[in-house]
Amino acid sequence: MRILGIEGTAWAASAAVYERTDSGESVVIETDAYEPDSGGIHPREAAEHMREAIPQVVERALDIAREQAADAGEDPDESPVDAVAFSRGPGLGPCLRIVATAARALAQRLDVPLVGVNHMVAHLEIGRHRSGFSAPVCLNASGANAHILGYRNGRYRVLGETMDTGVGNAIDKFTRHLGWSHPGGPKVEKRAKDGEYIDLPYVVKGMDFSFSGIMSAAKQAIDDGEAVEDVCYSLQENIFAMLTEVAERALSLTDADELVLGGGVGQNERLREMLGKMCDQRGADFYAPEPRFLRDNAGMIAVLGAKMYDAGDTIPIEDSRVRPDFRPDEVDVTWRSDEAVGSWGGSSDDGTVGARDGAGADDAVQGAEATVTVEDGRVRKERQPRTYRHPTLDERLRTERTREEARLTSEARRVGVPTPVVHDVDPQEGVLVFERVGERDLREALTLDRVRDVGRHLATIHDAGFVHGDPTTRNVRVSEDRTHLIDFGLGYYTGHAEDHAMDLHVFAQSLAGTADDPEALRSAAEDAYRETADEGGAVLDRLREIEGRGRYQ
Ligand SMILES: C[C@@H](O)[C@H](NC(=O)OP(=O)(O)OC[C@H]1O[C@@H](n2cnc3c(N)ncnc32)[C@H](O)[C@@H]1O)C(=O)O
Ligand SMILES: Nc1ncnc2c1ncn2[C@@H]1O[C@H](COP(=O)(O)OP(=O)(O)OP(=O)(O)O)[C@@H](O)[C@H]1O
Ligand SMILES: [Fe+2]
Repeated sequence: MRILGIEGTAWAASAAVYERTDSGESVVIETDAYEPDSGGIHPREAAEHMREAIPQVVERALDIAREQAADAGEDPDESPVDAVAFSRGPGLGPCLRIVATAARALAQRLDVPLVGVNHMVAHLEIGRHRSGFSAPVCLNASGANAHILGYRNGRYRVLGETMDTGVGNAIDKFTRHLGWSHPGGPKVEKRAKDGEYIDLPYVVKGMDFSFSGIMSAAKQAIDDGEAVEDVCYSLQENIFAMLTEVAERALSLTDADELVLGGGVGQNERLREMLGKMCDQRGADFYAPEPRFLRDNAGMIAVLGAKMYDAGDTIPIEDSRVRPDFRPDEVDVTWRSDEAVGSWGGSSDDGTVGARDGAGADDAVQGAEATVTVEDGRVRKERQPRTYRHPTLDERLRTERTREEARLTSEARRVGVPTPVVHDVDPQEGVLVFERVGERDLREALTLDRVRDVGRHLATIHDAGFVHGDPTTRNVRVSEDRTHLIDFGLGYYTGHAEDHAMDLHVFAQSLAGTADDPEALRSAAEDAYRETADEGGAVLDRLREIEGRGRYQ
């Protein structure tokens, strides 16, 4: 079987041939990169580049396919490929349209089916394909995107993502401030080698994150005369630690023990080192494809195209319009349909709880960032050092979060939200001792009444001037008659509707990740929130805005 793939979402005019025979498989990639003279990627110039380069790379790939067909003794009058796969989106509209036009023309000329591939799903599938992992969590770190995905019920679910720009674009904007040419990522990596650590913002909300604060601070640091290598070094340390932390949270939430990396920023050695260390520390397997499959390339389009073709997932020409905002969670994953429904959550059907149920018995529970042990009705929570992070950053995060967790857990109790009593706190050691509350985690026992409680509790703390920061279904403990909030380590004081809405967004995402029918639960939580919070209506409006935000900037 042979598939021709075409990629051209932004900078890479690329075509590739994926061949699978009885003796194995091969991928040959032909790429012509667009390099802007100055500034970042210009959509018009990029499209101009596609117009010239796509026909050439496609012809080169076709020649390769013809040679392979001849070597295999196939009829030269037959098409040398079984299908043409192309990147449908996300990406720059003008570029996508040129690629799609070329793909349609080629499919018609060769009289073979057309396959429309989601570029972001291709970024993650190439890692799954090459690693042979069955059910990994996937971190896509590319120019225009940054998200963490897990597979459940026939779709890739976005467990967390950037709330503003993609990770590569954030770095590229910083290097434009320095007057460096595009792309900036590799240059920052080089300069970072001689740098020392300086303090910069670090923003993680549940499994979401944002780069705007750290990027402005990095530019400001340059303007204030900090050494360029120190800023580059610290920028990498913080940004990649944020991505690694959310990847760890996603592994913990989904009980997965495999992680794959995708996207152009994945070429960065420091990012790969951090992810590798994190996985080592928690006993998970990590895989990053080789660089030619990380940066934009048609090889990944051809490989996923082949899986989709095998599954009969082809599209008629008239339905092949491009989709500049195509999200990975909109794709029906037809090529994994033979797999089990896909579950995560660690509970068995009868409601009994597995090893990860939480602090039910006298044993240790490994959370996303801490180890929790129960003794005599008390819970000891210890944030151990994370070796992937810079020691200064690691200490700062552990101390700050431990201190905030103690403070906000007590503050929430004072305003009437059930939380554990804090018996002891040692921020330096990252240790807290709490009262043990609830019988199980909410994710094991989701009901409408309980999610309503969560909606009301969030409204109450918001009205008291702070947010939880990570209200997932694992951070709520339930018993017959009570719903407790725990784990306030990412909380902070704020009166902004945006921050309040983010709490609701994190909760909704975790419902989508842990419940089979999240919609009813989600509306129940939102209704209860609206009725209770002073500014409930305004916060829910903001939530809708956050959810609708185009993130491909
Ligand atoms: C929609 C699509 O067009 C887009 N593609 C894209 O962004 O190209 P990609 O090849 O995946 O990533 C390019 C980004 O990857 C960064 N990059 C490349 N090498 C890097 C390195 N060694 N360290 C950090 N960043 C690096 C570049 O600075 C640039 O921002 C996407 O996947 O989001
Ligand atoms: N006070 C408590 N009473 C009962 N169980 C608790 C308590 N604190 C923590 N646990 C249990 O331990 C688990 C991990 O705790 P916690 O969420 O605070 O740690 P974490 O490492 O931040 O985990 P995550 O980020 O996955 O939420 C919880 O899901 C819960 O089951
Ligand atoms: Fe990409």
